[in-house]
Amino acid sequence: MYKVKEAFYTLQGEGAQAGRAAVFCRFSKCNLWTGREKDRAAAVCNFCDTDFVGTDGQNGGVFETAEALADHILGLWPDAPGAPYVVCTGGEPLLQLDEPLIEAFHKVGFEVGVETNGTLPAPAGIDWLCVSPKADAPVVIEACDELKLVYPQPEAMPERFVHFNARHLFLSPMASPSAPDGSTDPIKQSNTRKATDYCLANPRWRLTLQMHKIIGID
Ligand SMILES: C[S@@+](CC[C@H](N)C(=O)[O-])C[C@H]1O[C@@H](n2cnc3c(N)ncnc32)[C@H](O)[C@@H]1O
Ligand SMILES: Nc1nc2[nH]cc(C(=O)O)c2c(=O)[nH]1
Ligand code: SF4
Ligand SMILES: [Mg+2]
Repeated sequence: MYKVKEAFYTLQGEGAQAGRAAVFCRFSKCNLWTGREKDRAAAVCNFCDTDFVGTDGQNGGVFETAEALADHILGLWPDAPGAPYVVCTGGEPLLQLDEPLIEAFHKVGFEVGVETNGTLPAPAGIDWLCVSPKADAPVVIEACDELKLVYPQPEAMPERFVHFNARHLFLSPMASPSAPDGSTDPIKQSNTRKATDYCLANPRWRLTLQMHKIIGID
């Protein structure tokens, strides 16, 4: 059984695949935060920008089989040429994503991307793996396509990950709901300047912005 908060067709907004059309499949639940505001301050991950509680979002629901979920996601892909791409996110997708679901996605033609906090083992068959470490939570995944570190995190500074086995190293400015001007636009946030300065001083790291927030799409 798979619990999905929401699913939607959009452009990947972050990392090396930014700009690519994808169906996002947002799984319910996370192992580093309950998703309830009253628990945020005490959570391991306390800056999350996402509602992943329950199954009541757009195209969300409970799916009894991998095939049923893969068919549901396929229904959100347009009838047009181009390689179908699904991004499994959450919440923490590796609480639920298993090999049968990856196989079911492949069977209906999807490439499978995953956005994970890296604290749980990844099943075989993922086509694009993005690891985004959180605070002092131990990362158990040993290799990935991109490491996308939200910056700054005092307990997870880039120096800890510079030798990680990743094809790409990205810094993503932490979006803070408490920006002085109340803005959620990454361009206007002070963490964007901090991440920019870090990348200028440490050219192994590349800057990525949450493009979807800038252009106002999901
Ligand atoms: C909501 S998380 C879900 C996937 C997984 N639990 C994880 O943390 O990678 C999706 C992406 O959003 C990023 N993210 C969450 N909150 C953010 C924030 N306040 N600012 C910037 N990126 C954020 C995460 O680091 C991750 O790369
Ligand atoms: N457009 C868009 N791109 C994204 N990349 C990672 C996201 C996520 O929440 O996992 C995300 C998201 O929520 N929307
Ligand atoms: S690990 Fe990911 S889903 Fe969980 S609270 Fe942090 S950013 Fe949100
Ligand atoms: Mg997001």
